[in-house]
Amino acid sequence: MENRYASAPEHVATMQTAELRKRFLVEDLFLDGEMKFVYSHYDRIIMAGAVPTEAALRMPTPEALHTDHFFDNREAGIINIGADATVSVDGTEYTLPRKGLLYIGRGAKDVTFEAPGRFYLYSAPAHTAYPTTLVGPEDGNVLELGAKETSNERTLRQLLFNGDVKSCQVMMGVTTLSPGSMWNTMPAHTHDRRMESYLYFDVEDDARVVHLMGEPSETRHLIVGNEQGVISPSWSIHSGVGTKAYSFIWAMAGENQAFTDMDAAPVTDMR
Ligand SMILES: O=C(O)C(=O)C[C@H](O)C(=O)CO
Ligand SMILES: [Zn+2]
Repeated sequence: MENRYASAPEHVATMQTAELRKRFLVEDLFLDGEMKFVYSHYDRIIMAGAVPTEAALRMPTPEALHTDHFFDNREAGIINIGADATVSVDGTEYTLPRKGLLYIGRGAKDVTFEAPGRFYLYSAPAHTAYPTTLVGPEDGNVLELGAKETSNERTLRQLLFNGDVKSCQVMMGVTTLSPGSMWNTMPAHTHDRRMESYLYFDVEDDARVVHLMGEPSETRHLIVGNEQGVISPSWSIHSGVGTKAYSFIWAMAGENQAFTDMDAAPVTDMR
């Protein structure tokens, strides 16, 4: 498991491209036949990719957790960015459609992934056990945001968010840009109570997303390709503009589960 320590905002303001990418960009999360984990010390979240090929892929327990099973002290949301495929949790099979979510609660022991899925997992520590639950891609709360005039028209689906499916910390969903719109999360915001991770997908091979990060008064950027993730500290904006249409999975953990608890970063104040 890759380990990423937290950095202070004053330190990040001094970083150049390579160091910013090393600390905040998550490349190569999806490796054929493997499950790859990245541990961030921001709210102790884990981002992982699982790509089963011929054989089903059994979820390993990273040594650094010092537990018998991955879910002994944790919960996770898993979103399938591949074709519809099966995930089994302690002998129960779930068919996880593309862009659907499976919540796995604390206490699960044996998890396997099957082809042709490509599974993105976001996990956080959990204080109690909530039931493992499937959420369809069309379920959850839908927010229509932005406008064509500002090139930020997009559909945000809150798949795991304070609703029928309970979680201790993890909030998660998918945002898809409308044709012709390129900006996500602009105007930008921070939320000092929660960290957030992004996983960009459906980014065409010759396209990139210019992801903005940093304090609103000290912005930096990362150039992000398909199926790459970004770790966003609680004090950082997280916004992006694509050179072509794209989607992304956002996921949060921390002090609260209040989606609207955001500190606005007005465009005119950004530097
Ligand atoms: O398009 C958006 O706006 C988002 O997807 C915003 C994220 O969900 C977010 O930043 C939630 O705090
Ligand atoms: Zn946010």
